[in-house]
Amino acid sequence: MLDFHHERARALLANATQIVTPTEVQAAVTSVADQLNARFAAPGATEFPLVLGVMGGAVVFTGTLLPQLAFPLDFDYIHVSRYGDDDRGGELVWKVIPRQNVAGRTILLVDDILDEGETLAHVKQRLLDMGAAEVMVVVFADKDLGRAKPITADLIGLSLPNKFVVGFGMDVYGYWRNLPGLWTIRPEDLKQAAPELAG
Ligand SMILES: O=P(O)(O)OC[C@H]1O[C@H](OP(=O)(O)OP(=O)(O)O)[C@H](O)[C@@H]1O
Ligand SMILES: Nc1nc2[nH]cnc2c(=O)[nH]1
Repeated sequence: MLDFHHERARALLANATQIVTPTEVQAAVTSVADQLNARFAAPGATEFPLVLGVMGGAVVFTGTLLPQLAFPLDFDYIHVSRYGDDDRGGELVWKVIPRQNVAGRTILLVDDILDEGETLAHVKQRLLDMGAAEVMVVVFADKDLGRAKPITADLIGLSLPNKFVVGFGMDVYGYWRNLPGLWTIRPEDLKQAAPELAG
C-alpha cells in the first residue's frame, strides 16, 4: 500500500513541469507581506486583524507569510475542501467551521489558490454573515481562467495559467504539498483529463 503511494506520487512528478521556482515563490510571498505591512504596520496603525488560514492548502503559504508580518495579529484556521482527492472542484465540504471570534474583526482570509472562486466566495460570505467587520482575501496564486469569477482577491502573490498546479501547499491526489516551487501535472496524468487543463 505504501509502495503504491510512493510510486504513484513519483510517477506524477516525473512528467510534471516546473512553472515557478522556489525563489520566485518566496519573492511572491514577500511581496504579499510587504503590501500587508504597508497597511497594518504603518506608523500609527492600530488594527489587530485575525489571520484565518483556509486549511489544508493554505498551510505552507500561511506558515511562510506569518513570520514576515510586522504587526500584532491573531491567528486561527478553518478547514474546507471542494476538490478532495480530485483534480476538479465539486461540492464544498466544511471540516472546521469558523469560530465566533470572527465577529467584529478585520479578517485576512489566507488561501493558496483562487481558481474558480467558489471556495473563497462561500467562505467570505459565511464570515460576513457571522459579523466579520471586513474580510480581506489574500491568496498566494490567482488562476487566470479568462472569465469572471464570483470573487476577486484583494491581494495576490502570483497569477497562474489555467493548468492544474501542485506545490507550496497544493496537492495532486493528496501528494506533493511539500514542493517548494510550483509544477503543472501532465494533463493525461490527471484522472479527469480535460482539454481546458491541457492549455
Ligand atoms: O477557487 P476554487 O475553484 O473553489 O478552488 C480553490 C480551493 O481549492 C483548494 O482547496 P481544496 O478543495 O483542494 O482543498 P485543500 O485545501 O485541502 O487542498 C484551494 O486550497 C482553495 O481553497
Ligand atoms: N492542487 C491544486 N488545487 C487546486 N484547487 C483549485 N485549483 C487547484 C489547482 O490548480 N491545484
